[in-house]
Amino acid sequence: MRYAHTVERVRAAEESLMRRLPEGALMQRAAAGLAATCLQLLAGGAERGAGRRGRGSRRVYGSRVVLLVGSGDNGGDALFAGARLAARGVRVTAVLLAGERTHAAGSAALLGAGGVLTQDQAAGLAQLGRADLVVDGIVGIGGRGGLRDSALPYVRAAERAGVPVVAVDLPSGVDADTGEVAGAAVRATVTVTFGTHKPGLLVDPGAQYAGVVRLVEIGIEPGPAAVEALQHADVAGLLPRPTAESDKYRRGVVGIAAGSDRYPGAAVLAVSSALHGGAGAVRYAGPAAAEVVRAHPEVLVTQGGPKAAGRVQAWVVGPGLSDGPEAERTLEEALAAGVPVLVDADGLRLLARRGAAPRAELLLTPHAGEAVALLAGAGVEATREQVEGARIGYARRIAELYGCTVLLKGSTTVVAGPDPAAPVRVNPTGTPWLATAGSGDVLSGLAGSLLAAGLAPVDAGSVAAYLHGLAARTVGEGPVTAAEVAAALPAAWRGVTGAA
Ligand SMILES: NC(=O)C1=CN([C@@H]2O[C@H](COP(=O)(O)OP(=O)(O)OC[C@H]3O[C@@H](n4cnc5c(N)ncnc54)[C@H](O)[C@@H]3O)[C@@H](O)[C@H]2O)[C@@H](O)CC1
Ligand SMILES: Nc1ncnc2c1ncn2[C@@H]1O[C@H](COP(=O)(O)OP(=O)(O)O)[C@@H](O)[C@H]1O
Ligand SMILES: [K+]
Repeated sequence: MRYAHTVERVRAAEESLMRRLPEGALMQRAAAGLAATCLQLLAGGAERGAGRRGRGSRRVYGSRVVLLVGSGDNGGDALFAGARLAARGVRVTAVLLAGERTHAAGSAALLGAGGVLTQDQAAGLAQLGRADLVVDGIVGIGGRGGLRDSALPYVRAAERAGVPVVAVDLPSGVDADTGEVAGAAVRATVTVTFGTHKPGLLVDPGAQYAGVVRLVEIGIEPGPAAVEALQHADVAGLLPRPTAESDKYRRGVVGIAAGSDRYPGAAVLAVSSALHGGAGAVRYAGPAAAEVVRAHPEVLVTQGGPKAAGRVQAWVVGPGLSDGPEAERTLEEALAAGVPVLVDADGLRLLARRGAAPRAELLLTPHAGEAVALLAGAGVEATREQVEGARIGYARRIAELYGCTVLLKGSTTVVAGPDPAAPVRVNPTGTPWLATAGSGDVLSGLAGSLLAAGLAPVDAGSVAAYLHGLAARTVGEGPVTAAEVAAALPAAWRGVTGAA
């Protein structure tokens, strides 16, 4: 598992450790890790971005590094790392954005190692135009709001230079706890973060600014995480595995109530991924029964609603359901079945209209637009942009309002359970190629199948998102169809269990 902690926890852990260490020891650990990444990039390491000076293997000695230095300890880290680089023969210029308030010991260390300090804007911009690497030490976990205007010309000049940018702890302008970006932020090639990941590095929009994230251990123990991201081994440990005693019913039966005369394809797609999701059997209830059985002869189908379908261990209700009285009845029957229910797509809009939260154990899988409808159904106004800009907060909010688990889809998929003290899961495997019609139907069939196999809603949702992303990557870099994603699920599954 990869963990991320709030600023509050990081600060408390740092304070507790600093009491036991000589002054400045933590900052030296941070600076050493930061300098190591800079040296690697200067030497033409694997993570080097497409540079303006494509010289292949490069020299560290004599290369030029510009540090953008703000008023706090983030700037201090940059200055001490700069001193280490200068000691290796790098020409280091620190552009001081906060004048007198710059970290004094860091400034002294850089000067002592032969580096240069400047507060002159023209000189700073000129240096940026000749830089081989830029270090963003403007602001770290102490940052509030977006980047200030005074920093903007430097950030823009660094972008124009087209050289690697290394963010210290997190890209300046990204909110450490939420990943929100109010206005401009630094776009990093690599972010060197200290002690633990910060939530804003793992969730968009912040994650898009962070580039490759490297964690430097500094010895802090920050306690319970706010955010966690599954890795291969975690997923392998959660995936259901049949044993000698298994039969199709004990493995779990998933019911799919999806599709309509207008949208039969949604039913076929949800069923196709449910078949690959670990349950022992799939039942289908709804008007697309003929299409479903033609595509998947192994499915038990009924033209009626969930009540007519027979016993299942979990229902998936909503993809392509439409919104007439029949759809309403379908939702109510699934909710009344006394098993976990995944509600997606049209089912979510019906649920939002219904207002009161049902008693069933629920996993809701909205995209941002459906999240807006769910919020409105509970009397909370929000726009799509607001939801996309603050995913963790809105996923938690809907989970709290509806007393259930919420998987918020999109550029970073976030899964929040009803317990506000539990960490939120963010999915690390997503790819924008998944933004294709029907791919949400594939996700809900898969997650429903995992629910039926006995996974808790948070696990079912986050494992499904993980495999869904991997499956899209398995198909290859480039356009994928939802049906191809479903077909690649077994390969993704084997990739995870084989690697563990
Ligand atoms: N506390 C520690 O022991 C350690 C801290 N470390 C570094 O220290 C950083 C935190 O240092 P600080 O608490 O000094 O905070 P920061 O350096 O993140 O920033 C605080 C300063 O920036 C200013 N500021 C706030 N928002 C701003 C904005 N939007 N634009 C421009 N300036 C803004 C504030 O006025 C304040 O002076 C971490 O991110 C990390 O880089 C590391 O050295 C590891 C050890
Ligand atoms: N920019 C993106 N980056 C990564 N994944 C995305 C992006 N946009 C959408 N997705 C994923 O694609 C799927 C789309 O689902 P959904 O919006 O329900 O589409 P549909 O209704 O057509 O099936 C979700 O799994 C979502 O997380
Ligand atoms: K920074």
